[in-house]
Amino acid sequence: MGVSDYDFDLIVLGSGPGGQKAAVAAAKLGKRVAVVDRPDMIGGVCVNTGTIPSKTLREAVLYLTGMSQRELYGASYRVKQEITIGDLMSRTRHVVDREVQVVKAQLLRNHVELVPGLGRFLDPHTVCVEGAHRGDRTSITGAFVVIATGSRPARPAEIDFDKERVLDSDEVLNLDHIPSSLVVVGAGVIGIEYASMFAALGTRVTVVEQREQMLGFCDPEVVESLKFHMRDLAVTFRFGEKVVDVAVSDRATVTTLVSGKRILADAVLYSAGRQGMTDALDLERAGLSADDRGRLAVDGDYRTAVENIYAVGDVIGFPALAATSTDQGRIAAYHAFGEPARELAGLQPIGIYTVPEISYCGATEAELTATSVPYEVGISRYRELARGQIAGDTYGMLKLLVSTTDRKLLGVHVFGTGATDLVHIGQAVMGTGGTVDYLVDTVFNYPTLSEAYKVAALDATNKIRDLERFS
Ligand SMILES: Cc1cc2nc3c(=O)[nH]c(=O)nc-3n(C[C@H](O)[C@H](O)[C@H](O)COP(=O)(O)OP(=O)(O)OC[C@H]3O[C@@H](n4cnc5c(N)ncnc54)[C@H](O)[C@@H]3O)c2cc1C
Ligand SMILES: NC(=O)c1ccc[n+]([C@@H]2O[C@H](COP(=O)([O-])OP(=O)(O)OC[C@H]3O[C@@H](n4cnc5c(N)ncnc54)[C@H](O)[C@@H]3O)[C@@H](O)[C@H]2O)c1
Repeated sequence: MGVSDYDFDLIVLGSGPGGQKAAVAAAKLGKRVAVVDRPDMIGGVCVNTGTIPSKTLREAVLYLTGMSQRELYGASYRVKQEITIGDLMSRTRHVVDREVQVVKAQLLRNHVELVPGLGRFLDPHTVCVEGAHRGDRTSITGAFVVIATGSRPARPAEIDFDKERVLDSDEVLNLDHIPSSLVVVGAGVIGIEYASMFAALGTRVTVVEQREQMLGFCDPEVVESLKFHMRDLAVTFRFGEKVVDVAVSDRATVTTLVSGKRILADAVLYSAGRQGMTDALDLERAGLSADDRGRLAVDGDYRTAVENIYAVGDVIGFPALAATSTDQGRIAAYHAFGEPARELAGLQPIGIYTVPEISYCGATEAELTATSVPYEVGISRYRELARGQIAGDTYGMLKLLVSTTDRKLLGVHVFGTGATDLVHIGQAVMGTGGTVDYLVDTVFNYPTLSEAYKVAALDATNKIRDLERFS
């Protein structure tokens, strides 16, 4: 069959970040593209239940609680005394609705056909789409298929999720009140982000994590600072503890841990990992299979074991970020249609929207130490920056890791206001092979938080000079 004999050049399953960008990239190359998804999920988990609602909720929490202004106006400062779930959700709904419109408009103006429903394979080139109504079914064919069906919260079979008190991270957005106490099971990124948001709202939060630590891939100093701040907001951490049972009454929950501890709380939020959305895809008809967490294996170009089928986003597992899924989608489409593409895979930033936020890019101290790469540390504290004082952020810090052999920037770690944006300055310097001297020699706007780069760069170069003079 020639390419033009198919209904479409590309069929994309899923309209999350990976699917959208695969579709738009192919459309920009003049290809005929269809995107299959449920009408109420346009934009994917990212827009509807994941990234966008959680980040908007955080913004609403920061604004309404006046958290970031308390350094300036006192510990009792609040924008609103009684914050209701309605206050939080109205902002979230507004942003989600707008984002859905943006996604739809982008797809439609690129002449991408939206096919409503869920797709499953009939063969490697044919997808059957089941619509919302029984018997509402169409089959479409495509030269290439991109699977971008994402993930859903993993739910342990022994736990009774009831949509009211025992919730997963999708359902937390449907809470009808702000719980006075909350157990968060799993201290991954989702768990810690929600734990810090509820703590900022005044909820007494207990985090239960089976590992001995949290966010083990981040800089330990930064994680320590975050734990200190969260404890200050009355968060209790139970590391090295596993949940065995959650009992529910109409008024409360009791979470039992393997150690025998019992924790009484208004509600329980499970954030214990995610599962790839592949079980309804009839993968075997396409000649594919998923692993036990529903994930698909791909090569460096995001191609699966079947030549015309690609997979991107959460369905292929780590790093499972909206940030990375978009590039994966674009690269998969470019590869399918012979368009050159590359990605700077080694320089992917991590941004964690806790209160306060964390971000890093490049190497950690532990990685450099393990691989015997000599480096010097340069630190800047926000409280010594005029902008830090103006913004009322006295705890933030930026840390640079600089090679002592060639002065190249090896890593940047930021904790505090604007961390997830600031990190990109360091990323750009690293991506272009820049040295710490660029940051020393460059003039930064004053007063800004970006100035932290200059202060940290000077700190690192002063230390390097002292060492060189000694030798
Ligand atoms: C609470 C939370 C917070 C997050 N915060 C961040 C963050 O701050 N930054 C960040 O970068 N990432 C964040 N993420 C991760 C990010 O949301 C995901 O990595 C990203 O959404 C994955 O994109 P995707 O392309 O795989 O598709 P998804 O967004 O997962 O969407 C998949 C889509 O596929 C559709 N689908 C499923 N099966 C089928 C089928 N058979 N046929 C057709 N369509 C189908 C679904 O309906 C869905 O719309 C967060 C996730 C969660 C849950
Ligand atoms: N800011 C961001 O970039 C962002 C935000 C949210 C989510 N995400 C993405 O979403 C993905 C999923 O996040 P997640 O936090 O659900 O998963 P995760 O797998 O990262 O973390 C789950 C945690 O739960 C723990 N756990 C599992 N079962 C447990 C039990 N019974 N008792 C105690 N602890 C238990 C695990 O040890 C693990 O630390 C992440 O991989 C991340 O990429 C990213």
